[in-house]
Amino acid sequence: MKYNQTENAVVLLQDGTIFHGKAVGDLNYALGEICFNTGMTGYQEVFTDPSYFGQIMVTTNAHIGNYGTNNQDMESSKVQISGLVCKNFSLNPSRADSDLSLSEFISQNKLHTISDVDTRALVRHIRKHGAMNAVIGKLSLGIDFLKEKLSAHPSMNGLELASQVSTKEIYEVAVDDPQYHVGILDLGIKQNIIRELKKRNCRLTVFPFDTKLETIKDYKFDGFFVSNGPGDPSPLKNANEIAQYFLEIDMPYFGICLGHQVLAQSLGIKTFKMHNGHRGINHPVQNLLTGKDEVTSQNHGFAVDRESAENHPDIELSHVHLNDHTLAGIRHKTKPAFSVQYHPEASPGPNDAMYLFDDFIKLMQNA
Ligand SMILES: NC(=O)CC[C@H](N)C(=O)O
Repeated sequence: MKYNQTENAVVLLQDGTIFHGKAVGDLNYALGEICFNTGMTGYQEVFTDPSYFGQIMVTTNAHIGNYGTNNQDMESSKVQISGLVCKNFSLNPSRADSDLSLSEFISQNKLHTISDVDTRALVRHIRKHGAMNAVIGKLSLGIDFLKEKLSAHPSMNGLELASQVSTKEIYEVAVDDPQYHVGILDLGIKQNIIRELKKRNCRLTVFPFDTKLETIKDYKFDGFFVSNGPGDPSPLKNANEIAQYFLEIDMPYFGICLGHQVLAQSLGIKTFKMHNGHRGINHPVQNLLTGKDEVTSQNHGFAVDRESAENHPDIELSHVHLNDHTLAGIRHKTKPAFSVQYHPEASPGPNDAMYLFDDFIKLMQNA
């Protein structure tokens, strides 16, 4: 098993702090905004989730790789995170249907990785000082070289990244017994959203992030979905215009994460960059419409401003995050439109919020 861990490497943060570790495989250097995910499982889905594009991810679980990787657990066609920081690998995956060990997966996907880092200290540092850019790299490249690369790297604040992960062409997804036609604006869609819509007999037409409204208007849909995706929602003017149009014509609308932020923005509600994002698979959320709590999968660094949503005459808050009381979902009072900040499609994570896909189907049935 290839697992070269002999070279010294560093995590260098934008505030100058350095954490030491070992280069894994072919690590050269990689840049991104550093973030941490607290899930104890689901690493492969996270690495391949396009919403993570541009992020260096720290895994808080001390061991990673315990169950290897499997071709069916991809959330997109490739690894999307810019780099990985971890403590230890488990070198002997234990899972009957694992295709590769994590170290093989890392080298096949050329994922820049550093291990043997004191990830607990690193996470405490980021929690205290907030999201910031970082570089991971071999120490032999020199700290000055890494610093120079890091200072030239753009801030996540204001950064448009959907263009880096969205489909380049419009495509169709067929199902055996289509009941609904759903249009999807792909800002970086996860495969499990497509699977969940297919399970509910939706045939899909998926559009690139920059498709002109005029083109989309030529199609007939029963509902419109705006996906998750990376980067800051504020530069997504085209997506806002599309959401506004579907609201105007009373089209059922469902948005997840970035698609939630787009719905809010299209109504004039503000979004903001969080001190630290929510990334993990055990985030408690309360559904304010039913009073029920759900444990959710989350991955976001921006959020919709709760006060700005509360003051909007046409919006009701449907969900709140129970750890910090940030806004987790909204519903339009008079239009068939709703969205959530978290990930009902799970993958990874619990299935408590799958009912939201059924709610979307009901909106289309009633329309
Ligand atoms: N999962 C997502 O869609 C993330 C949305 C957005 N990029 C954020 O970080 O808040």
